[in-house]
Amino acid sequence: MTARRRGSVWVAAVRTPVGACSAVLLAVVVVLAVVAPLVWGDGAAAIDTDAIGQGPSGAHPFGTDSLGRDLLLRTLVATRLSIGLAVLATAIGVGTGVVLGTLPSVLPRWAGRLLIAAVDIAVAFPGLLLALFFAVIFGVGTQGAVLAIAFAMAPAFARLVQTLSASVSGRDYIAAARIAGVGRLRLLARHVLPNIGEPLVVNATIGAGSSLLAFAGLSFLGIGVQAPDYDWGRLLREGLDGIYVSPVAALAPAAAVVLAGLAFNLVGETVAAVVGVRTRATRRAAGPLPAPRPAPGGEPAADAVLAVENLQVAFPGPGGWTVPVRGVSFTVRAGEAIGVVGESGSGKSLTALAVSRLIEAPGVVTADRLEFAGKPLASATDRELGTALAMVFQDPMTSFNPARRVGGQLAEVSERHHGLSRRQAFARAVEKLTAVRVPAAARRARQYPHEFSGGMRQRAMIGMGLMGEPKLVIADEPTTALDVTVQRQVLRLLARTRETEGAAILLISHDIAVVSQTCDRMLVMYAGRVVEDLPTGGEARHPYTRALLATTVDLGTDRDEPLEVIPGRPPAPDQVPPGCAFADRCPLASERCRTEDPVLEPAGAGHRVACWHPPAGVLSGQSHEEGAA
Ligand SMILES: Nc1ncnc2c1ncn2[C@@H]1O[C@H](COP(=O)(O)OP(=O)(O)OP(=O)(O)O)[C@@H](O)[C@H]1O
Repeated sequence: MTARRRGSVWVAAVRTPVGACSAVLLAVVVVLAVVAPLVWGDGAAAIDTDAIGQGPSGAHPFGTDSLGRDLLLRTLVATRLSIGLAVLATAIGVGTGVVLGTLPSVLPRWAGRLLIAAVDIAVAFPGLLLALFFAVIFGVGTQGAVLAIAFAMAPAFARLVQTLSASVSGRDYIAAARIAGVGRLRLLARHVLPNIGEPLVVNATIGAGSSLLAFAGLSFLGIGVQAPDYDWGRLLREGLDGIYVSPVAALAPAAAVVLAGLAFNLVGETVAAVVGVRTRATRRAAGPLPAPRPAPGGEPAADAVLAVENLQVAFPGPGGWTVPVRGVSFTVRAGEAIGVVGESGSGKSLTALAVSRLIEAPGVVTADRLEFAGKPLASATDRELGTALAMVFQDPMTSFNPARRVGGQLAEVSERHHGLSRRQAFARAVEKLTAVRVPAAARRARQYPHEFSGGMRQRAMIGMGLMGEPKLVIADEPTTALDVTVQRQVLRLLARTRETEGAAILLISHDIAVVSQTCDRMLVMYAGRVVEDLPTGGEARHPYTRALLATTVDLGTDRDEPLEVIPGRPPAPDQVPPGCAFADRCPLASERCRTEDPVLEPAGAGHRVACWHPPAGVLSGQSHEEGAA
């Protein structure tokens, strides 16, 4: 994120009610801490024997103390010491916590474990009890209180750092750095700490509010700041001594503690909001959504399960909107199997996610028509979607909850949507696992996802889709992670689901051979657009489809000939050229292709193509492999 963008996010956060309150309170506290001792320092120290222990008056709005000193001025002047000590204690506490939390990853294993155990024990003690314990160790006084509060808060921060580090240490970039031989310390400093910085800052800000209260508590108990210095805790104690004579004497320091504590906590909330809603603010900053190009309308077929017209998926970015899906139109009819092919990044998965209502904010989905089972998708209830639309993802390990048994996860669909009892739903889950050929289904249903093989998990995922009455199964690269034999089983299972359940299939794959074997029609996507929609056995007209078909390798490919490749790369979604996105890689491209984007137009029965110069000559949309089979 650029500095300018970061700045605009903060401005947006400060405009919210919580952000505005926190900014005002923090500004007041900081200004008072800097200015009050300079302006009112002498007045607050001035002893007036004629005004000892007075109640509120025009001259002394909060009264005076036992030496006739003005309590309002003393409260204002005490801001610097109270805030300064709280911030210092927090800084030491957070620093110690970060060191304690990160040491286990650089120490030898046994020492690290010992440290973790010590931190765990320390966390179990109440913070104030620890502070009192350390106050006794470090001695009564300001220095002792700072160290006591700092060390009392350190274990909680150490624990937080350990948890946050553990959450990032499993990421691929950490593994990659490890494999590249990056040392532990460097790994920590370069890869772990920068990635846990934001939540740490948020917690530290909120922690400053707590240490302010803790400091006031220690001073109130007489083991914090000592005379002649004074902070809000000491003023509170003195005020409380005379509470029956002048009740307002305790009010000024009490209000100051509450307001400053509130300021810290609200600042923490605002920082958390900025960290959390950065994307929403980015969306506002990205400006209005780009208008999709008008698409030729027309009513979808009467038996259409899914009707998509001019679908656009956009994401806000630092330089404006990125539109990885740019006006996709297609129809899936009841029981039909359609394959979506295209190179990586062509928008296949986003199209599938958009039609399953799975694009999350800040992503924005728009369409002239997006209907599922004859109804606008936006108005379909969760129950309708949950039972009529099944999703099969590439990696079923991430689609199943690893902590729950497979049968229970399948049964949940029927418990929620069909109102079945737990026992009935489980019986149905076993039945569906049997239907998808999971051996010993009753036993397997009681196992966890990690106890299943990859192919079995994928079949169980299809079984989960069958728990409802699926009208459409969307399978996004369902066989990519599987070996060829298991791949065939899964494809056969999808085909059987189509036969037995009458479900339509939308199969996304980068493998044109897989699509040819399974589907009736094939949508070819390039740079966020459908460039050709053709029957799988039909003649490919778009140069891109022809190039894709030509690159297909199978057992019949002549190994003496060099493999076909498509030169160049597809454009990134934010760098799509004005004309045909394929023009730069197309041998037939003309000047028109570089300036005018071709529209997807009918090119025969059940065939549409978006090309200004569709080549003639037969190149079957059936893969070589299928042709050979
Ligand atoms: N959340 C996102 N924010 C911004 N861009 C995104 C987001 N998700 C995907 N994209 C971009 O959208 C483009 C299309 O992504 P998509 O996953 O649909 O491609 P795909 O055709 O399914 O590719 P693959 O075969 O690799 O899965 C990619 O360039 C990707 O970087």
